[in-house]
Amino acid sequence: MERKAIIAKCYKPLHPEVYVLHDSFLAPEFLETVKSCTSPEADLEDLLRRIQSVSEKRIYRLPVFVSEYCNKLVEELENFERSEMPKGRPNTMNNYGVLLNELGFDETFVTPLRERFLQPLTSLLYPDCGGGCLDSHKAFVVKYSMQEDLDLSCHYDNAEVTLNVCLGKDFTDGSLYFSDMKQVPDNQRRYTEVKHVVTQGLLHRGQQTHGALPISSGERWNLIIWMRSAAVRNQICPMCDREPELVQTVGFGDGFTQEKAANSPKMVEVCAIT
Ligand SMILES: O=C(O)CCC(=O)C(=O)O
Ligand SMILES: [Fe+2]
Repeated sequence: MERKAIIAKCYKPLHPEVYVLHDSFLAPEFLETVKSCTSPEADLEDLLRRIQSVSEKRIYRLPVFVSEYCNKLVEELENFERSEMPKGRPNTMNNYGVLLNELGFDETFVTPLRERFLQPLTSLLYPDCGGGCLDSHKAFVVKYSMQEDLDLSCHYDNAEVTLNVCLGKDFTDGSLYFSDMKQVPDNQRRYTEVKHVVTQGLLHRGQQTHGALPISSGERWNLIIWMRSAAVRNQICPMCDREPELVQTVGFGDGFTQEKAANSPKMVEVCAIT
């Protein structure tokens, strides 16, 4: 919160417009797909004709942004990196990149993107994992370069559903690899490699184990949105598989709420391992 307050007061954005979601940032095919998912006749079959299924693991590829937006967003984040502002790091695994909440992207960009554009898709794709009742997120941009992080080891996300969009810049290698749901023992896991395509996103379940292979040249910047459903995680913490013990916090925290104790009417099944 302290960093966020300092940034709000002292940081001068290079491209202030990138902070406020506008339809023109989004790929026309993405807008079309979202529109079809919000119609009363929307169904999974129709959605699956519009997006690419990259494996039987329920991982999907879809165009998300136009390239002009990706370029501007990366320029904005580079400008922030060069500034003297205090910087938090995306998560315990990525040492380089930016926490978008600290820069003020949540209210005007990530929340509307999640609510208006992503949830119509995730409700059809992942209803069993809280895809229809996502109510918070943690969003960040990860950066890989030859002098910084090169790769990311295998992990699962603190998320019910994750969107990972490649923003650029130029790079070689650095593909993602996906294995099974985290409940599958290590020695039985099978891996699928998935290439990044600039402007395109991958949707996957947070509990699907995955990692990133090393880049071998250039710089890779990806926007990651860990989307969360309190109705799912209030029952069982996706990180430790135990009943959560909550402490009060500000903002989204880790996406839990206190409703569960009162037998939340929003109870949903937690992810299956298929
Ligand atoms: O490097 C990537 O694109 C994946 C990052 C990721 O999986 C994560 O931050 O959770
Ligand atoms: Fe991840």
